[in-house]
Amino acid sequence: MDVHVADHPLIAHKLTYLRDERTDSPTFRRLAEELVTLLAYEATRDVRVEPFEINTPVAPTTGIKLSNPKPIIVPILRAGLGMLDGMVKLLPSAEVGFLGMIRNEETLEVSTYANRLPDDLTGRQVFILDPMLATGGTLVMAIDYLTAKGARDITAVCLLAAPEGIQHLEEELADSDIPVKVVLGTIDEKLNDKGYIVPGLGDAGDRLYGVV
Ligand SMILES: O=P(O)(O)OC[C@H]1O[C@H](OP(=O)(O)OP(=O)(O)O)[C@H](O)[C@@H]1O
Ligand SMILES: O=c1cc[nH]c(=O)[nH]1
Ligand SMILES: [Mg+2]
Repeated sequence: MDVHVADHPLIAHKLTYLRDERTDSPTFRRLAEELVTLLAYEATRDVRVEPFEINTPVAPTTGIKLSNPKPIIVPILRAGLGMLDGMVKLLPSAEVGFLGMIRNEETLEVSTYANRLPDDLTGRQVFILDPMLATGGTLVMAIDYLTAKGARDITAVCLLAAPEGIQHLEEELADSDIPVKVVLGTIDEKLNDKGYIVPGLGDAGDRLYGVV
């Protein structure tokens, strides 16, 4: 597993306001969108492209375009939806699939309640979006789900991660030959006894969309 932690003052600045409990939902949504756009720069470093010929007003030249099949972006509902627009802005021709997953607040076990994805992901580059990598249970299950459909090129983009979640993911993927890349805004200190990231930002879904 390849873990990349963003090291950029603009990302740290925006994360600070995202974390602040005084930040309201509209501002939180805007910051999540801006942050994913910055992280997408690293996440898409290996996006597949192919050359094609164009003419500038001055001369012919060779440019590049995204190869087919196009990448697929998979936000993990709910909170991952808050990152979708920012990612789609950078990859407008990508397809979008959806995975709805929820963590039981007491047991921290994850269950899948919705999915809308192609049956076959063979040969597709997949970008998973989820702001929080806490215990890692959700991301492990999402990666299992996508690899069962044939995905072999997976990048996860998360705003905050706990060291425990990264370790869990590393252990789960240790015997796998699937090259998963994880791009993170930052790594926080730890998880608390309720499975929340510390200092974190609270419940990302609730802060984006309200408490349900
Ligand atoms: O790493 P984990 O311990 O699995 O936790 C991370 C998950 O928890 C949150 O989702 P939540 O279950 O709160 O659903 P929501 O997005 O609908 O609020 C978050 O968006 C991740 O999907
Ligand atoms: O801190 C956390 C952990 C999991 N999910 C969240 O939304 N926040
Ligand atoms: Mg939540």
